This record gives sequence, C-alpha cells and structure tokens, in this order.
Amino acid sequence: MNVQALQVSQPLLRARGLTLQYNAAGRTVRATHRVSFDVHRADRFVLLGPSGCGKSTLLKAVGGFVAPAEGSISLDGKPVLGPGPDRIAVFQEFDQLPQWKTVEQNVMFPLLASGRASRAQAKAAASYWLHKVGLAHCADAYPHTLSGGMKQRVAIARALAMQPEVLLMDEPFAALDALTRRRMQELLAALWDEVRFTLLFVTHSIEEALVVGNRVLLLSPHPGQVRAEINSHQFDLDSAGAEFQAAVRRVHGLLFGAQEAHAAAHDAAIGGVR
Ligand SMILES: Nc1ncnc2c1ncn2[C@@H]1O[C@H](COP(=O)(O)OP(=O)(O)OP(=O)(O)O)[C@@H](O)[C@H]1O
Repeated sequence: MNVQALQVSQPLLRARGLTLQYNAAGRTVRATHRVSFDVHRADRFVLLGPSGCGKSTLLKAVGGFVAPAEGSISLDGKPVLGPGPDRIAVFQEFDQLPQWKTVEQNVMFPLLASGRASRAQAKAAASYWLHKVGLAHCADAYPHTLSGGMKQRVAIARALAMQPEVLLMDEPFAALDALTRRRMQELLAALWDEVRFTLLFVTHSIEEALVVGNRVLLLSPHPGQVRAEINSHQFDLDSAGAEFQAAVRRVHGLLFGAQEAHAAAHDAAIGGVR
C-alpha cells in the first residue's frame, strides 16, 4: 500500500479507550468505560444504546466539552482538547436557537462569531442553507413562531453552514411526532446524499439507527461499554421488510440479550426461593 492510500484510509475521528466520568456531590459517576471507535470521512456513524449508556457524554467529549478521565480523541490526526468550529452540534431541545435572533440571523451567527465569513458571505450561506432545508420563506421569522420540526431544520442549516468536519447530533428528532421525525430523517438523508458530511448521531431507537447510519456502535449501560459494531449501509428509509425486521431483532438481541437472560435467571432464582 502506498503512503497516499494509507493516508486516505486513516479515520477522521478516532476515539480510543474513552473512560468518561462526572464528579458530582463528592462522588464519581462513570458514564463510559474504555469505549473506542473510528469514524471515517462521510460516515454516518451512530451511537446506539439504552438510557444511561453514555451516548450524550461521548458526544460531549467529541465536542470537547468533557475531558476524558482515560483515553483520547483525535480529529484529523490532532488531539481534541476543547470545543471548536470543526465540530458543530444539533440537540434535541427546541430552545437551542436564540429567540431574539431571526432565522437568518441564527444561521449567520456562528459564521460571524467564528470569523469564518464576512457579513455578506454569512448572509449568502444562510440563504443557501435555508433554501436547502425548505425554510427560505422563514428567513425573517423568529424561532418562537416556528414548529418544532422547523426549529430543527434551522438548527441543521446553522450547523451545515459552518461546514464542520463532523456534524454531531444528539437525538435531534426524538421530541418530534412520528411523521415529522420521518420527514426530518428524509431531509437528513437528502442533505447527506448531496453534501456527504460526516455525521456522529446519537439515538436510542434501533430503527432510527439502522436507517440513519451506515455504521452503528452498540453500547450497554452503567457504565457505557461497547457491545458490538455493525454495518447498516444496506438499509434506508424505505426499508421495512423481513430483512430489516430481522436486523432490528438482531440488534435488540445484541443490546439486551445478556441483560434479559440475566433478568430471567434472576426471576427464576427468586421464584425458586418462594
Ligand atoms: N452532568 C452530569 N453530572 C453527573 N452525572 C451525569 C451528568 N450527565 C450524565 N450523567 C450520568 O452519566 C451517565 C451517562 O449519561 P448520558 O446522558 O451520557 O447517557 P445517555 O446514554 O445519553 O442517556 P439518555 O439516552 O437517557 O440521554 C448516566 O449515569 C448519567 O446519570
């Protein structure tokens, strides 16, 4: 393999042996234990697992907001030591947009604040991305006049306008109704088809993980540890057939199999004592 080929195959984002913890009220809560994963350019990499497996904490660590107690994160070969405009996050909360700025100003703001664009460039970028997410007609509206789905569209436009190395998404559609959630997944897929951004996406929905991601890291909770990593590039939003259902069951088994077997054994043991 020549040097150029070797460089191309290097992961963009590399997480190695990440132990992440919080110190709260004099005690330490371990959120993850030695979690490792690689994200390649244009991957749609999903962190999947039940509540408490440390998905959000992993995303915060990649964002540079939580320093690892153990392990390391690098982006494009450089250590991640804090937040930066190369990693932009979209959250679940609808209040992530400043309410006193119009939709257009919201999209322009990070471009201006980071010095990445002049006012004219930021305005042009806002116009371009608002058009892409179907909100060109809302440029002068204020966030409180928008639906939840529209607010998430603005948040996505704002994030992609920054052209981050990695787009971080923490359950971005979890607070939406099922139909809107589906529309947003379609929008994300269409944008990825066009732009091929690199995505690190957190969800606790197996179905969402399989249709949004091309690779999925399965995590078990307390503390979060890697159960498995699977490829899911064969599925898309039209996947609903037997193969998809079998994959959902398989992932469910990988995530909860040991836990359910343990609970069943525990119940049986209690039943036996009674
Ligand atoms: N700010 C904090 N202070 C103390 N403990 C925290 C804090 N944030 C998270 N934790 C703990 O870290 C662990 C992992 O939490 P995290 O939110 O990363 O999990 P998650 O998989 O994203 O869960 P959910 O799907 O419920 O959001 C949990 O035990 C949680 O209670």
